[in-house]
Amino acid sequence: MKNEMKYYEISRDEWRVFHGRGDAYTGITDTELEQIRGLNDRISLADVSDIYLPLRHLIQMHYEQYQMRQAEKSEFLEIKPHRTPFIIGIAGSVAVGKSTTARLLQLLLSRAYPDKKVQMITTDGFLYPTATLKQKGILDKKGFPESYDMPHLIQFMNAVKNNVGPVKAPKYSHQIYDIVPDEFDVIDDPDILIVEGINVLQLPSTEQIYVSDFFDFSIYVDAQADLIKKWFLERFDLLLDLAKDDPTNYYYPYAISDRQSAFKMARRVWRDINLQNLNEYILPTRNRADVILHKTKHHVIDKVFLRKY
Ligand SMILES: Nc1ncnc2c1ncn2[C@@H]1O[C@H](COP(=O)(O)OP(=O)(O)O)[C@@H](O)[C@H]1O
Ligand SMILES: CC(C)(COP(=O)(O)O)[C@@H](O)C(=O)NCCC(=O)O
Repeated sequence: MKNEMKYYEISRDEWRVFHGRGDAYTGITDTELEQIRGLNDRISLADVSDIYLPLRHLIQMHYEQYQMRQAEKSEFLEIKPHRTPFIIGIAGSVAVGKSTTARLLQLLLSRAYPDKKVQMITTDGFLYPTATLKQKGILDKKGFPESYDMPHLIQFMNAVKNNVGPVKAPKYSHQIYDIVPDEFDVIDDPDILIVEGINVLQLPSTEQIYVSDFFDFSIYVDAQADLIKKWFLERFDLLLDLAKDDPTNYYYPYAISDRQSAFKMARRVWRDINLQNLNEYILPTRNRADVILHKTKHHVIDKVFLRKY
């Protein structure tokens, strides 16, 4: 294990043994494995046991300490104990695998705590709708800090953390490449909430309070830009396949035209939008995460960085 300034650098082989002891932490059942396969049949089950089970163990430790601290605070203030959701943030580039990681963690945590409610949202839903981006002249800045309705996102986080009742999160669809009108995810009194998005560790200058102020644990999914570009293009290919029979799909015109020119457009989008966003606004947030999951080829995680303090 390397001992860098702010993080322990832990190789996969070292990390895989940290899955903890005791019933709550051990192994993974066949049902769990089946559910994970259903979620993404390309996800490596070796990653689940070598990487995600120790990660779950670490999160469980933090969660349990968090609950104790909250109870002590109520005791100190002589108020009735009340539940406040434990919030996990997941950051990283477009197409690095944040939502796949988030869904997997949601499943693993639900299994560890069958009596608890574990919910998940993506901050994509807080992008301004395409019409507003056009109005503001920033359609080619989608994903950049100015393309998000940050006051709305902060208001949402505040409402969830204060347990004010059901809170609506707007929904984004890659299929229509826009916010879905009148559709929401309802976050209702979760014990654990996972918030995934490229911007979750950013410190926008327009806000007094940051999304990350609400986090009790944070993860950054990391990889070399060239690999992420490859995953972005693979996902683009998949999106075209899904679009080819659906004229309402944003990708339909690309899906029915020549793939070579569609890919040329996608490579341009990567270079001019997503890569720039990664370098200017996403990568600089990496060192705020509690844990950095470092991926190599085929999404295999080779190293984990754990923040020391
Ligand atoms: N662990 C993994 N194994 C295999 N494929 C993965 C893995 N994680 C993500 N992918 C694939 O990589 C692409 C990007 O992942 P996604 O979760 O959509 O990224 P993000 O939410 O960061 O944009 C998708 O096509 C997804 O299926
Ligand atoms: C909606 C997004 C900002 C968020 O990305 P995600 O990490 O969910 O893939 C991104 O997918 C996006 O649309 N970027 C703009 C350029 C493009 O990829 O089309």
